[in-house]
Amino acid sequence: MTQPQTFPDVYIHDTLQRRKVKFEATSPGRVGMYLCGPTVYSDAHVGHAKKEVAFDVVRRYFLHLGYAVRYVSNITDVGHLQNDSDDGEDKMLARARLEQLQPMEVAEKYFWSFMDDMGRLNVLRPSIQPRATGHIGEQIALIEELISRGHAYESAGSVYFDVRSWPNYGVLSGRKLDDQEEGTREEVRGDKRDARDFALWKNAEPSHIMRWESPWGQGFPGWHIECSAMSLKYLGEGFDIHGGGLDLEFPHHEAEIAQSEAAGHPFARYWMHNNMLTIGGEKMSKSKGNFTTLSDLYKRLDPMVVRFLLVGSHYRSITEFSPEAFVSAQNGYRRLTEALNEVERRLKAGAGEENDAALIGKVGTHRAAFEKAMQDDFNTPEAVAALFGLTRDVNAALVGTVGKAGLEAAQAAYRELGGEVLGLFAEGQASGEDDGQMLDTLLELVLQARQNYRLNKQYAESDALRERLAAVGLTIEDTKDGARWKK
Ligand SMILES: Nc1ncnc2c1ncn2[C@@H]1O[C@H](COP(=O)(O)OP(=O)(O)OP(=O)(O)O)[C@@H](O)[C@H]1O
Ligand SMILES: [Zn+2]
Repeated sequence: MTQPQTFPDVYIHDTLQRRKVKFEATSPGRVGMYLCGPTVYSDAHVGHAKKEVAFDVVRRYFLHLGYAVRYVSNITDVGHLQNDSDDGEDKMLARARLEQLQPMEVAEKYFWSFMDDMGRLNVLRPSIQPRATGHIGEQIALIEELISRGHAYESAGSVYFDVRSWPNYGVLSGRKLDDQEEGTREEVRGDKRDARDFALWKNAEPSHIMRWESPWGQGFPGWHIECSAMSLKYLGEGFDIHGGGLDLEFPHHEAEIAQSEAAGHPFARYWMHNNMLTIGGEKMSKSKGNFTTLSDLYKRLDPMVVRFLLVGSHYRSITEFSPEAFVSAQNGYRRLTEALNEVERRLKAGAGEENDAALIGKVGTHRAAFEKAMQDDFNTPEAVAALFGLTRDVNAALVGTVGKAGLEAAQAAYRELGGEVLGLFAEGQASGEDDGQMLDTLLELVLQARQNYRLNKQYAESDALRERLAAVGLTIEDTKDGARWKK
């Protein structure tokens, strides 16, 4: 009989319960995650990268533990209005006007630039990446359920969620309806019954070109409803983890919970929020204009250094974006990759049998520290500290003689923990592959030079080249097909 697979305990800081709780998967061995994705109307900035990397690491860690993960992250291409609430122009339309493009051209352009930027950061592609405009039917169906249960009402071709009908509204953010009334008393505008009611569907003005048929006339969905409709469609009721930026906790996530549960669909069981990337202490944001796009940053910095900087602070901590932080990330990243490269170079060169028990023991200790950190609410700074601990011991061992077993243990730790879990070594990077290729090219050139000497009968120069290569362990063999080198 096969034993059911067991998984180590993972503790998650759940925003809903406001504490760390033990993660229990809804179906054994499987994790369903939903992450609020980008509104694709402009280039991604470093703040977006903090969020994407934070949840990519969560996903990668579950994969590392042996879970099957379904990772759904949406693309908002309609309904996100400029002031994040229920009025202002649609962000997509405003951009379309500015760039003289169709809204769907804007969506396409910035969707792909987002994918490229995140790909270079080694963020895994979502299992499903649903677009709001592709799920209008699902959103309308959910709104109809809300109306029939008395939690939403139609008014002048728009539909609003009735917050007064749902006492649980505020459960995530801890905001009480009456406090909100005090704090945000505003005129009840136009067609809403209460200023805090939020739009599920908006009637389209004649000039609004993104419009769909609905039971309430032509219009477009509100921003919040897409995430409920699409997460429930692809992950099912009571799915495991919902993530997003802390700035989305209210009203976006509060609205997602209310409209899903009021429609009779139990929603996400754990809520995770990443903190903000700041610049001069202020949130980096498109609307504030204080942003650096990833594509600009990559002109100056290796994307892996950007990723290293991001995992160097905890997802629930603020990350300050500063030149000093990048210099230190660059140095730290180099320390790891240099050690890994040296380990892999020696393995390639062919290491023998040695007594590596001490090094292997230390690698085990650092591995355990890494796992412990990750199981404690994905504590990546401590996990990185474990990799530095590993590097210290590996470097000390590399000064002497290390055998194959010791090198392989170190390599596996770097590749699995730094590479697969933290995503720090993109393909071909720090693998020694690049170095290997460069070495091949250089040796080709050297062989050619030697061949030229021989053709010119400059045998002394040709022999000198061979001797210098021999001194670093590279032998030139003259075969009938020409010269070859071997290590
Ligand atoms: N500085 C930041 N740090 C961390 N996460 C961020 C940051 N800025 C945006 N995000 C996250 O990225 C996602 C998309 O955000 P959004 O498109 O609203 O970006 P934005 O720059 O804040 O735009 P705007 O200023 O127009 O609201 C959200 O989940 C949000 O929490
Ligand atoms: Zn969302």
